[in-house]
Amino acid sequence: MDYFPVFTQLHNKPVLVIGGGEVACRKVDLLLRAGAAITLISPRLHPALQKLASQQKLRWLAESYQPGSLGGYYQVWTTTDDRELNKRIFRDAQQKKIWVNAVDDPAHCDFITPSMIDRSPIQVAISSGGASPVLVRYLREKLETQLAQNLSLLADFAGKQRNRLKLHYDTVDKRRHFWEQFFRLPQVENAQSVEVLEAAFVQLLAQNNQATGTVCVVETGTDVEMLTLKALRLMQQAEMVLYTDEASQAGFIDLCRRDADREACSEENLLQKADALLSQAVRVCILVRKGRTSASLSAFCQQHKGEVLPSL
Ligand SMILES: C[C@@]1(CC(=O)O)c2cc3[nH]c(cc4nc(cc5[nH]c(cc(n2)[C@H]1CCC(=O)O)[C@@](C)(CC(=O)O)[C@@H]5CCC(=O)O)C(CC(=O)O)=C4CCC(=O)O)c(CCC(=O)O)c3CC(=O)O
Ligand SMILES: NC(=O)C1=CN([C@@H]2O[C@H](COP(=O)(O)OP(=O)(O)OC[C@H]3O[C@@H](n4cnc5c(N)ncnc54)[C@H](O)[C@@H]3O)[C@@H](O)[C@H]2O)C=CC1
Repeated sequence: MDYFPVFTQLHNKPVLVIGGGEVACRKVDLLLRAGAAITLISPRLHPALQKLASQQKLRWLAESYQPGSLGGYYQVWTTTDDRELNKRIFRDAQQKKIWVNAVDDPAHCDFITPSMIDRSPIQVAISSGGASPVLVRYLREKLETQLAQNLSLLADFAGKQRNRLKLHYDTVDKRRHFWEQFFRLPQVENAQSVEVLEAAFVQLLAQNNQATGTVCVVETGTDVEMLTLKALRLMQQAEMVLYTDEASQAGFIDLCRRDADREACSEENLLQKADALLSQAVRVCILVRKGRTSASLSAFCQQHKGEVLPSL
């Protein structure tokens, strides 16, 4: 990993932009959305930036860069048309331990700008580590068409209900389970209003008061790519993964939810183990080798409305 992705809090933080051309316009637009307190140093100013300065959305210092200009800033963006100057600013900022982005010069950046999809509070940032900004833009355009239009609404709603949910469920596992069910509800996927979300939320809470565990059996062959989408989804939902043969199933175990518990279990003990877990309302996924689902395991699954997903 060449760059480590983070989301930084810039609200009211003093940020310096050097240069006042077209590139500065783009950066200033993003920084304003993040609530930064922007100072811009440049002898000349693009009309759009002049407007922002006159509206006091940024502070403009109509001068050229001086080494003393950097004092007190949290972060610096240098966007001038003088590459040598941008490099010098990078070095000055490094000395002062201030993070700097020299536009279009990754060798002189402490951080680089990703391509962004802003559906606040959901943010998607994509980077190629400088390898291909145009490919990154292309990916962003593709993703934009695929992401639900109501993402902001969903995230806002969920954010506000987290404390309320804690009153109903006392463990992280139970709350996670609730949210996983909630976001899959068709009326939630299509929701356009808070009222629809609230109704779905209340209804699901009522249903879950009689919660039980679930069980599924996924048969593992030799190739994880042959898993069906359904098998993968169930593997991602399980809280406990029982597997019978670590050596041949390692790749499959890896694909289960990262924080699920994993336990080796002999084929003979599977039923007893799964039964105990179900009585504690746990979601169990059992990995058995191709063709090794016993008739009793299959019947157990059916009895608990679970599925056996044979290997392809
Ligand atoms: C390293 C980085 C440093 C930084 O600026 O932070 C950097 C570097 C360079 N960009 C160059 C050129 C172009 N950059 C774009 C577009 C974007 N560039 C952005 C980011 C970054 N660009 C950072 C790494 C991002 C990553 O890979 O993760 C995006 C994502 C965000 C943004 O800029 O806000 C934004 C897309 C936003 C969107 O639409 O979603 C286009 C296309 C266009 O404008 O449509 C072109 C022209 C086509 C071309 O030349 O490829 C050049 C060559 C300059 C030259 O040849 O003179 C360099 C220098 C070099 O590669 O050495
Ligand atoms: N416009 C674009 O979309 C792209 C621009 N670039 C590169 O990014 C750089 C900036 O591009 P633009 O914003 O279009 O240039 P621009 O020419 O519109 O703006 C440059 C700005 O730098 C300021 N400046 C120059 N010397 C300065 C100094 N000593 N102190 C403070 N400010 C100073 C100028 O006053 C001007 O406002 C250029 O190197 C360009 O090659 C790269 C890719 C795309």
